[in-house]
Amino acid sequence: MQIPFRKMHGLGNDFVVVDGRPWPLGLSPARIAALADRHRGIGCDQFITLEPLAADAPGEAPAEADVFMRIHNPDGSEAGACGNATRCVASLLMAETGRDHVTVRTVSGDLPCERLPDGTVRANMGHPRFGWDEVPLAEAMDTAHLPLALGAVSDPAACSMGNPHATFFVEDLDRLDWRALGPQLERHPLFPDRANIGFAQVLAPDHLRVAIWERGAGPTLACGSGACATLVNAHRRGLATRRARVELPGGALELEWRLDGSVLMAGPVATAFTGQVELDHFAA
Ligand SMILES: N[C@H](CCC[C@H](N)C(=O)O)C(=O)O
Repeated sequence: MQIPFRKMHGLGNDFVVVDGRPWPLGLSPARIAALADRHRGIGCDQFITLEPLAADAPGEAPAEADVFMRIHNPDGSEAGACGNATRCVASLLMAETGRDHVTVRTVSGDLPCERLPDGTVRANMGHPRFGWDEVPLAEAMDTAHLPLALGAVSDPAACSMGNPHATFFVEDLDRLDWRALGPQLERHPLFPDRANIGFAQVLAPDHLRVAIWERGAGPTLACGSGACATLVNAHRRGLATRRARVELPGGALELEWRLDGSVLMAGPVATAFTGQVELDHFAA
């Protein structure tokens, strides 16, 4: 079966987006991993499937969302959040509906998004969770200071943005071989669901720099939920204000941890190309 796809990215964090609203695509994790492969498939950091909202239960208030977005990493694992893809999907919905405000539903909740006057798209990524069992971690502990060290990094803070994040704070990111540390930390026994690992440098209380080793994807040019976790964890540590510019290898995002507890994340979105793909060419 041949289906259309759209190749999008947010600061180079790239996605294949397919539309499963007209009919269920029923893509297996194996087929998603094959499609996401950068040599044998289309290639992407995450594979995004748009799905219809579940039918409202009788008597239930109508859905407050415009689409359900399912997120898979290129290893086939499903993720609970993807900030940059949220912004990309929101821009698609804005083009479809002509509205500047749309809501993207994920397994972690409904994420209101808006087009800003400068053309960037801002997503409300919801509330971070700090309980050890919410991140989750393997045992009870203070999530602001994890007893974890590897090579030149130690003492990360952890939170969930709907997906697990650990943030290490370092003096100079340019002098850290973070790609060498990422694989072991992603799969450390402390993280029963694995984790996205951020390596952050505080340039100023309102200006952070971070590189992210993503769970199920490895090093990416940007990570929206990772940028949110970086700001939140830096603020918890007294290292940042509630609003900051976060520099990632692919570019910058503007973030705010609002007093209502939710985290706003704004940045550019882009479509690189569209195409058609023959699913039968890929593992079932
Ligand atoms: N690798 C992540 C999902 C994608 C996150 C990232 N691309 C973003 O923009 O938030 C995870 O397994 O939780």
